[in-house]
Amino acid sequence: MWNPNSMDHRQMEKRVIVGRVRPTWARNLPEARDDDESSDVNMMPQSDPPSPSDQWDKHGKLDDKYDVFGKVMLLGDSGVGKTCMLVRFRDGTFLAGNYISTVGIDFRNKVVAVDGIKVKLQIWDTAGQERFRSVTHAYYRDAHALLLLYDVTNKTSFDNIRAWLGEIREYAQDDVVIMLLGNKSDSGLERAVRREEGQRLAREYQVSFMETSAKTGLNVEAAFAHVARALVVKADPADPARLAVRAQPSQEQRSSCPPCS
Ligand SMILES: Nc1nc2c(ncn2[C@@H]2O[C@H](COP(=O)(O)OP(=O)(O)OP(=O)(O)O)[C@@H](O)[C@H]2O)c(=O)[nH]1
Repeated sequence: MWNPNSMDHRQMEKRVIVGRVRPTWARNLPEARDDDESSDVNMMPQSDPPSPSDQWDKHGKLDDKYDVFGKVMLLGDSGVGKTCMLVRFRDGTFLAGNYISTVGIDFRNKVVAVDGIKVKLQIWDTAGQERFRSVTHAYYRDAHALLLLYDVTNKTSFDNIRAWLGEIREYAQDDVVIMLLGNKSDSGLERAVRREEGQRLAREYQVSFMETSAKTGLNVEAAFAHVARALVVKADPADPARLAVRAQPSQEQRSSCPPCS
């Protein structure tokens, strides 16, 4: 059943205590620093939200430090770990016990290298809550890639993936790169969705799949690297070999399947 606000009472209480009132795009702008090489966040106007079709070179800030550029959106139910995924990838840290629900939409830039090709990823973190859905829909159209997250400890967030894929079909471009991520794979006994279920769903919709952990960092780099490779292939479709999914081996795989590592 579609339940975009699926989360437990503990999370709800946290949200009430620390809930943001400012949109994240506005709140984060002054925090960006000029010496922060891979972030162009402070280029955003401070009074209006970013336009869905905003091209950063209008601000004269894009330079020749990359070869391929792509907009990547993080999607999925509230609480699945989208913000933590972005922070882990961007800053290498984990926002433990610090659940503040995203309001509106936010983004960060990071340049990654794929076989010597520099790919600038502009990563948009969206609010999972239903009340922001109309805002985020406007951004789908310009996205080159979508990372669709569910929480392996939250079956509802997994069940809602079909509805998310329906929205993607409705609002995103036909050739958008889609990757399904089962996040919080570190959660052990709390797990409610088996890896095989995620794999099966991904196969059904013909999208790539990995289990990730923003907490431990498992597959976070690998997921973004996969997206970056896909963007390189889009730019140079003559070389589809770049697209092979290269997940890090999980703990179980490391202990039971040496050839996989
Ligand atoms: N154990 C574990 N907890 C995680 C992981 N990723 C996120 N969390 C926790 O899950 C909660 C929600 O994470 P967020 O990143 O804020 O979730 P979100 O999807 O951005 O939520 P919205 O902004 O409401 O859409 C936080 O308490 C995080 O600490 C993970 O990989 N493992």
